[in-house]
Amino acid sequence: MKIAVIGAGGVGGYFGAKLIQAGHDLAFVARGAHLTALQTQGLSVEGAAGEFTVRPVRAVRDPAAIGPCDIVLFAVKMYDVDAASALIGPLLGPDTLVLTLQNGIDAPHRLSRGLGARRVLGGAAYISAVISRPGVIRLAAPNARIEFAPVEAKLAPLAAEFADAGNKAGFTVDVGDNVDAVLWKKFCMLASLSGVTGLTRSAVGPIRDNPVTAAFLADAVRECVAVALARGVVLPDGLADGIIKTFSRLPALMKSSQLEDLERGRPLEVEDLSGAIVRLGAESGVPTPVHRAILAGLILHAGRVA
Ligand SMILES: NC(=O)C1=CN([C@@H]2O[C@H](COP(=O)(O)OP(=O)(O)OC[C@H]3O[C@@H](n4cnc5c(N)ncnc54)[C@H](OP(=O)(O)O)[C@@H]3O)[C@@H](O)[C@H]2O)C=CC1
Ligand SMILES: CC(C)(CO)C(=O)C(=O)O
Repeated sequence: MKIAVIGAGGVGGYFGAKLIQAGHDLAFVARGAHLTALQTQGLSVEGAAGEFTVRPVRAVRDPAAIGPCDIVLFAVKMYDVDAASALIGPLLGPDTLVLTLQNGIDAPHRLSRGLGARRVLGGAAYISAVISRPGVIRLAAPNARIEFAPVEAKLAPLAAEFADAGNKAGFTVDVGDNVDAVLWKKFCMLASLSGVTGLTRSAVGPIRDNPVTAAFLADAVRECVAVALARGVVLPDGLADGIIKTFSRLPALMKSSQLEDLERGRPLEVEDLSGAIVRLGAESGVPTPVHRAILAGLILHAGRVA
């Protein structure tokens, strides 16, 4: 397939590297020192899934140099979604699909307003990865998965083709039929885990081992699920308990991308995570004291630049 990745970071860089390794025609739209490293040294992956390098790598600043693609993986942080959406135009052909991989719940809906819903797939990425230095992605847990669903009910042939390509390239791709269910299922886990790891400046192990922080984390999950249900999102029965159980299976040293960003002095996505839960809870009449506490504890760091 012909694929472009906008945002060659932890998420876009890892999935992009696996797709290049599998022989797809893939180009990154990147910037800064990371772009220079991709152009001169290629892209290396290290950490939990072993080490490999793809070289040469096609990486550009201007998407016009790539032209129309089958699929665009859209993997910038949430606070960059609007600015980076301006890069998509030159990558569109008549059937091109854009797969969003942000952690929040509104990126596919925001892109649909400009691109038309038929082009947009809303994805949730289950992966733990960062740019450890320019040109290098470090993976903290071995298995990576994308679950996506089309914003419009009908699944385009290219979407099914991408799912097949990902599964053959060495990560898991699952296709759902309800985009909000896909996004909120991950959001209830992620907004809670990233909020509590960020607030406590701790990896997941010590949080789940301490009864005070374990209860706070569990309450964060239940609060988010209550907001989703109040808004009519269809979620699996027992989701909150299921999420809380999955925390016990995570590597003890695993950090959220929000904690990684906090430690690096980078801007935070908290206003689209706990901030969204507080806003939507207020709209729906659901109290959100835990996410309010997380938001209050992180908001002053949200715009930090190292
Ligand atoms: N990292 C993780 O483990 C996970 C992250 N997510 C979610 O995925 C999304 C992406 O996160 P992540 O991969 O961590 O982010 P990163 O910061 O690692 O990567 C994003 C990349 O996009 C680049 N970028 C931003 N705007 C532009 C632009 N206009 N043109 C070119 N490049 C641009 C950034 O450059 P620059 O550094 O210069 O800003 C950066 O290199 C987030 O919503 C996150 O919450 C989901 C699951 C797991
Ligand atoms: C918690 C995790 C690693 C789960 O995929 C994540 O999405 C993030 O840190 O952004």
